[in-house]
Amino acid sequence: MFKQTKPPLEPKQTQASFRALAKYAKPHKFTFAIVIVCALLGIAADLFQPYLVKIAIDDNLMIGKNDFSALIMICVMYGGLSISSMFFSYIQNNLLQFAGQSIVAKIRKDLFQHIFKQSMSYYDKTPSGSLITHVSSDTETLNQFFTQVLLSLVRDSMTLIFIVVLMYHLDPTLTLYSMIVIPIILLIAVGFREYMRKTYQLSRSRLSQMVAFTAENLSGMHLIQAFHQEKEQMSRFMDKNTSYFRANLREVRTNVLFNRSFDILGNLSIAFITWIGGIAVFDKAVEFGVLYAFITYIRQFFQPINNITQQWNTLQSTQVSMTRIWNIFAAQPEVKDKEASELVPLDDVKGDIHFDHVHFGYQKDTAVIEDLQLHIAPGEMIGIVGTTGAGKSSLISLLCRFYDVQGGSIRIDGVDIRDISQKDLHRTIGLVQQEPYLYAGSILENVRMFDPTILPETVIEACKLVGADALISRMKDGYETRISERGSGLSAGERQLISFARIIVFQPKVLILDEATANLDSQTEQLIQTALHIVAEGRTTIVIAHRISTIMHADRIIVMSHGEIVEEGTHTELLAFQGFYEQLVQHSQGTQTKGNETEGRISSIG
Ligand SMILES: Nc1ncnc2c1ncn2[C@@H]1O[C@H](COP(=O)(O)OP(=O)(O)OP(=O)(O)O)[C@@H](O)[C@H]1O
Repeated sequence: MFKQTKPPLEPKQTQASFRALAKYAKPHKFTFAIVIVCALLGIAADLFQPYLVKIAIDDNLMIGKNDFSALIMICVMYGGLSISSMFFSYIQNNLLQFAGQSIVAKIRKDLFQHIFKQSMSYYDKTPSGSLITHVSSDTETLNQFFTQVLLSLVRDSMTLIFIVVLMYHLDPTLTLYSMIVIPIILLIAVGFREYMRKTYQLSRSRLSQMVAFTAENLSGMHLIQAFHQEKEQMSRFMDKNTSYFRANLREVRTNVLFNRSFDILGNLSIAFITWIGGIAVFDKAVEFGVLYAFITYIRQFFQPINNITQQWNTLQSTQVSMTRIWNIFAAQPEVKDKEASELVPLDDVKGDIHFDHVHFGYQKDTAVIEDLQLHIAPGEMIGIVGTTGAGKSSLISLLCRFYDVQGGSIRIDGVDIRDISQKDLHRTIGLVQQEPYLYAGSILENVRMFDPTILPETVIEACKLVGADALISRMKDGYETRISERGSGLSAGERQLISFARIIVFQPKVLILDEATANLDSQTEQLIQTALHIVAEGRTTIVIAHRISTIMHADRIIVMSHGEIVEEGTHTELLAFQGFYEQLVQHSQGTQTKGNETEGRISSIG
């Protein structure tokens, strides 16, 4: 089964994910360097402003110099510094946004690609809703890290250093008094850190649960409405919504408490320095302009500290998001291609399939397919029937290599499918699933699967062949008719015909049809039967049948029960055998009389 490192947030794991993030940031190092230079210049422009006022007070106003031209010069310089600060801030923000967005777009692309590579076992265990959250909102948190946290860390820590240097230059004693609060700040930061991290982790995981639940409900909407489950689902949603709401409130409360503690500390420090500094001014130990600049710097000193702490929560969520994203990256697909040199190319496929002593289970200790032997000759049409849970779909999943066999082998034209690239294998096998998946887009695009190299004429030809052309032409926009996600708006029969046309267009040598159980009207059913025979022509075809009419003319019918083949033969042979198949047929007819009226469904017993 797939390997996934254990979430969340061991320090080593966090370091590893930060290192991985640094790799993504590396190509943008020059941009970051320019950002740092701009930040430095911007800070210098900001911090020189109080110093100018101090010069105006101490070197002009307090000594009664009345030098107007010097005062005007100071005012002009003050204005120039403000404009420069704004200019550098504009440049640095733009560059940082560009770098942040580029990094996140790349991570998102790699993440999406990595998710695509995963085997089915991964999707069995990972709710799609949580993957949606990782691809969309967790990557967005990383963007915030670059555009807010990183900027704040760089700009605000540099501001702090500059302020301390300036304050020390103005008056070392007052500076030392101001630094009394530093240990208190550290104590508060460390005390809150762990609590805040847990708070963010909790709210992220509750959000992810809520998204997963919403996604699950949207895909199962038919069922919910059919079973009148709206109230129950609503109440389950409300539980999740409320717990997310509570986690969020807790997050906000912690945040406010944390930030306000710093505000209080800042104000207390100003009061303290005004008192100490005021006495020093009375004693003429400190100039008035120095005290003014000092108080301004202390106010400015707490601003970056407050900014950094404000970013603390984003840093916490970055940590959580990053670990979650890197956990996905750490998951290795269970089904992998061999090295290119070991792969056997699959040219000119005949379609000979051999299941050789196949053994498989989703869980290691529970076998779903046991020692299964089956040989299908090129061009043969095989029907598979059996009770619910007999292992029919699992057999098909193994042939498509959605999962790997745990014992024995499956061979196509004598080549073990593990020696074939998955690309070649999937080109060889055409799968029409029980619920043919259609994408939001036009019918044309759905048939050619968004491959522009397939011409519209080829699509129309294919649709004509399977008998779908007439019904598509009747639609308002013909082949350009847009269908919504999952093909809602089309009947089950229409969806099936479109998926048959796909087979004709892509020409796979092996066709697998997991027949839909939906009841079709007899006219559509006839249309599908005819289409199936056209599509199956010249292909090895395996049909998991739910209607006897679909497979009664198959070359061979395989009857499965509990992961084994219990009977095989033609429809007539199996009826004459009077075994399991005959019972299935009787069941499907809802009668105990034997006969050849075989129009019912055969998969619902077991
Ligand atoms: N993804 C999965 N994870 C775990 N167990 C699974 C999974 N898919 C199927 N199973 C189990 O494997 C067994 C065989 O299932 P499978 O879907 O192959 O049966 P089937 O014959 O196709 O049934 P049906 O006619 O109802 O579709 C069942 O017991 C089922 O519960």
